[in-house]
Amino acid sequence: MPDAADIFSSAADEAACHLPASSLLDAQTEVDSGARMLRFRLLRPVAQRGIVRRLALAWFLSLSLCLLSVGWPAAESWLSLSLPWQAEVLPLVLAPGMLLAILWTLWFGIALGGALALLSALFAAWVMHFSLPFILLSGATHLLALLILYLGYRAVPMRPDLSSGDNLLFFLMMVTVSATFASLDVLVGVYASQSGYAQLLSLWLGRWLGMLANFALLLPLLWLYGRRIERALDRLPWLTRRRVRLTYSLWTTALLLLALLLYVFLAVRLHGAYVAQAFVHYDRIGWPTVALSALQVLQIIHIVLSVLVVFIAYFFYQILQHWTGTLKRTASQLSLLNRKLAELALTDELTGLYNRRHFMEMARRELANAERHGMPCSLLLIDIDHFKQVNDHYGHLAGDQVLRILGRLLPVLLRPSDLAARYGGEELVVLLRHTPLDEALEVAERIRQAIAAQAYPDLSASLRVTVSLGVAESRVAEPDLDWLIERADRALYRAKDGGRNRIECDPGAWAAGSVCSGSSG
Ligand SMILES: Nc1nc2c(ncn2[C@@H]2O[C@H](COP(=O)(O)OP(=O)(O)OP(=O)(O)O)[C@@H](O)[C@H]2O)c(=O)[nH]1
Repeated sequence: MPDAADIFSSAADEAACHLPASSLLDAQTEVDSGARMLRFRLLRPVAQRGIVRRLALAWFLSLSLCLLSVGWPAAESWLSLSLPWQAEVLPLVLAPGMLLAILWTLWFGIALGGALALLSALFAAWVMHFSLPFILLSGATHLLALLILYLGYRAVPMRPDLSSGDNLLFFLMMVTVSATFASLDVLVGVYASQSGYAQLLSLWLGRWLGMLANFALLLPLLWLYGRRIERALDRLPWLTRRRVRLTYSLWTTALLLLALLLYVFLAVRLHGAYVAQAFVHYDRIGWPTVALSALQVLQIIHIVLSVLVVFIAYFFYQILQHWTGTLKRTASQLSLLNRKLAELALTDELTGLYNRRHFMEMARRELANAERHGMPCSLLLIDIDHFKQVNDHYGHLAGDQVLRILGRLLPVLLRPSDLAARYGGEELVVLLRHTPLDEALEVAERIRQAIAAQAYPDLSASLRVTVSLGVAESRVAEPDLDWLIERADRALYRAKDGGRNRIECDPGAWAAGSVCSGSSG
């Protein structure tokens, strides 16, 4: 007989097979994300479908559009729209290439989207004759802006299709932060140049607002076509992948925090440097101007910082929701697994009755209980007649189906307090609580008749199965389960020898040859 550990581990294996791998709470657990990623490795075998070629063509077309949209206006020097702001002019910098880059990033991953943003930013800075460090800085900040957007969408399962208020809010938050990071190059330039803060600050604000205006242009597009694009991509699961590891969200959050800290650090240094310089020149520009300018810079920094704080709060709220949702799902899958394990450890999978191990445990306890209260118990051993022929004639699966049906039929014929189990192969066992032999024989007869009358229309209209039963009553003075089974087994042999489809009992306290044998009707 297998020991409990064997049974439990095989039950666990079996239960785990029925559950998806994601139900196990570990670092490998995969969860949905908002943004998609191109499945580069899967593309080769399906390249012949032509979709990959069309995708490559679309990307190069997007790149050409990006370069054209930044190169031409930059060369003509009308890349920005001028907006009056206090004593300055805010140049709203337009970067239409970023729009395409965002779309590629959200639906095909950072590699394709980021490359578009990087190349068009480098190209724009080059066309405008910026210095090499600034060209590189501009490229890096644009890439960072997209990376922030992408990471945010990868960490939270918020779809970029604006089909709900939450989606819209998340999109607005993400593009605000993304615009902030895309304008970091000017911010860094402001800090590095140490002069002309007021003009450079207006340039930075112009860049920031320009980026926001750019992103706002995406709203109608996502609103109208976002869901359609999502559905189309859902139909091509080999093209993009949406699921990420749970740990990814953790790293993403840490990275985002790092980027935000970088921004705060730069902004605070900038403000400090500006105020310090204003203080140095206070005798020339006068205290009121110093205080006003310091306040203006502080104002801008605070506006941006408060936007970022709101974003962080919302972002963490989303991540928290996502994680608690995932944990809840995992917990319920685990409890399902536990229930299944417990079930598998106690029951026989085919018949749904208790398994032999559990039956023996329960029956031993029951016999001891019955002895203490001086109550009788009876045991029925039920064996299907000529079951080999059923298997041979109708097939093993049909044999299984017969066992399954008998497993369902048996509890219907018993009291809820009785114990029914599959003893082995085509043999079933029942312990009747508080039941003397004469009553047990009545139950046995009821079972014999019900099984003989049971039809199996799904297998064959003519198929009928009979059983032979051996019955024994436990002796109060001798409540040994093995001995009780042994006596029932001997009676069962006699029933088989007597022609099958009949009941024999171990007479026990009864006189041999008394009412102890049932007919085949
Ligand atoms: N389909 C199916 N058959 C089983 C299962 N367990 C045992 N058996 C079959 O039950 C048959 C038992 O055969 P035997 O022990 O020769 O007994 P029998 O044919 O029922 O004949 P008697 O018991 O003498 O009436 C064998 O063919 C086993 O393969 C099972 O889980 N599913």
